[in-house]
Amino acid sequence: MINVQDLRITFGKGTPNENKALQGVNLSVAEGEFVTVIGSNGAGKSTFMNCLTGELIADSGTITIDGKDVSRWKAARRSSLVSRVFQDPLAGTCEALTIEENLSLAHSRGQKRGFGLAINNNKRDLFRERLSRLRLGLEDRLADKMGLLSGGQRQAVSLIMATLQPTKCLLLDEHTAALDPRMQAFVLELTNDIVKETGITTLMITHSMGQALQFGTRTVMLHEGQVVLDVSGEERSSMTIHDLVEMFGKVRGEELDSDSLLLG
Ligand SMILES: Nc1ncnc2c1ncn2[C@@H]1O[C@H](COP(=O)(O)OP(=O)(O)OP(=O)(O)O)[C@@H](O)[C@H]1O
Repeated sequence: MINVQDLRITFGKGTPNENKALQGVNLSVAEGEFVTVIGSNGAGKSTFMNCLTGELIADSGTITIDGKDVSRWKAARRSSLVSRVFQDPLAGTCEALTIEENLSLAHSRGQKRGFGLAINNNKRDLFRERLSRLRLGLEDRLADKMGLLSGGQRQAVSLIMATLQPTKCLLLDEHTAALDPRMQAFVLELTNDIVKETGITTLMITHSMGQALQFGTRTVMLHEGQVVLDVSGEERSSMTIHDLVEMFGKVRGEELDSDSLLLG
């Protein structure tokens, strides 16, 4: 489903701040796989996701999604293939619009501009049905402004929005990091349910090694702009957090403590 070959990007080329953020990322993700992505601060995780969504165009390398070479496609063109939920609950939704208007915009993704906010009863029924699955009572608050919702409620709605239209891949960029532990658990379970139900190919960045092993079917680790670890199957299912830290240390030839990886 996703095939990334030798992806490279350097920020501030030729300046004293030159930063080789991606240094040859190679990754193939099969349809329906749920990959958790870990790595220390600055490893290149968000940059990699930005390249997948088209918010950044890599200097070199190729990205194929669903058999299409999207390497040079802008974000808008990729939007029917890729949807994303950000870390910041404010980033993916518009707080000045109502819940149903936000959902309506997500529903019209990939369609002509201008039709996004048009809402009819069919759409409203669909939105109510999707929201009711959250069991947060939001199906009765369609006309409330998005800005009234808590961070966790917004992330839950963002997940519904990301999967409202058929899409090929779901990219989750630390989407529970800003939430309290209870809401974090709720949004992660919701994520798991949606991924299972839709079978959507998913990449989830997390700073929690616990979440990285608990969720998904495969874990990859980025370090200094490269994939340095890739575990799945039995190897992964029998793995503990401690094993994962140790493997990372081995790959890097470094002694690492839990602080450097922000374990959770
Ligand atoms: N637009 C940009 N301009 C310049 N440098 C950037 C830009 N975006 C990212 N970087 C740098 O690229 C490197 C990789 O950043 P990135 O945000 O991808 O890391 P990350 O693995 O997501 O880290 P974190 O876990 O801290 O979010 C960092 O050194 C960062 O400062």
